[in-house]
Amino acid sequence: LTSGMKRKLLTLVMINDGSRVLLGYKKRGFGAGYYNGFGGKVEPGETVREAAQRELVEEACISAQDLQEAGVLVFAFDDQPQPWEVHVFAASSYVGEPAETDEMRPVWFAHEEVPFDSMWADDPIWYPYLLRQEHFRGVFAFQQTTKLVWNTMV
Ligand SMILES: Nc1nc(SCCc2ccccc2)c2[nH]cnc2n1
Repeated sequence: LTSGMKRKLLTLVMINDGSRVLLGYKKRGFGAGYYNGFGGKVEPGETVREAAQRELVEEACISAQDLQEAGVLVFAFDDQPQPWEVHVFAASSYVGEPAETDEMRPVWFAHEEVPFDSMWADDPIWYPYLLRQEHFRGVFAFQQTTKLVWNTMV
């Protein structure tokens, strides 16, 4: 968790139109069965921002126009040596129409109806900052990949 450690870079894009947030129901792979923003790994040779844009197109068939850095989340899993460093972006406008892909089914939720019981356990901790458009930074430790055991918003 210390700053010196090598971290796995990932992205997460949250589409927030001010009263609703667009989430994807993950149909397979990591986090299947959860609602989440759109994202994934940063590939060699691309910037974090380019990766965020790419994943949004691949997973929801839309392209964000005003991608803003919303926060950074560090996740330590007890069964993985490398912590994950997830760069979270927010956008309020996009080109195209959200469409279902084999990975994700896009669903709009009102801010007060975000389905936290079908999301990662850390999400209720940082979503309030996201929805208030305040930059956030948090560190979270998980055991057996899904049990949140410790966290701090720094
Ligand atoms: N909200 C949220 N997201 C993630 S992973 C996001 C990045 C990702 C990774 C792999 C595929 C697609 C997207 C989390 N991990 C632990 N808590 C978490 N909370």
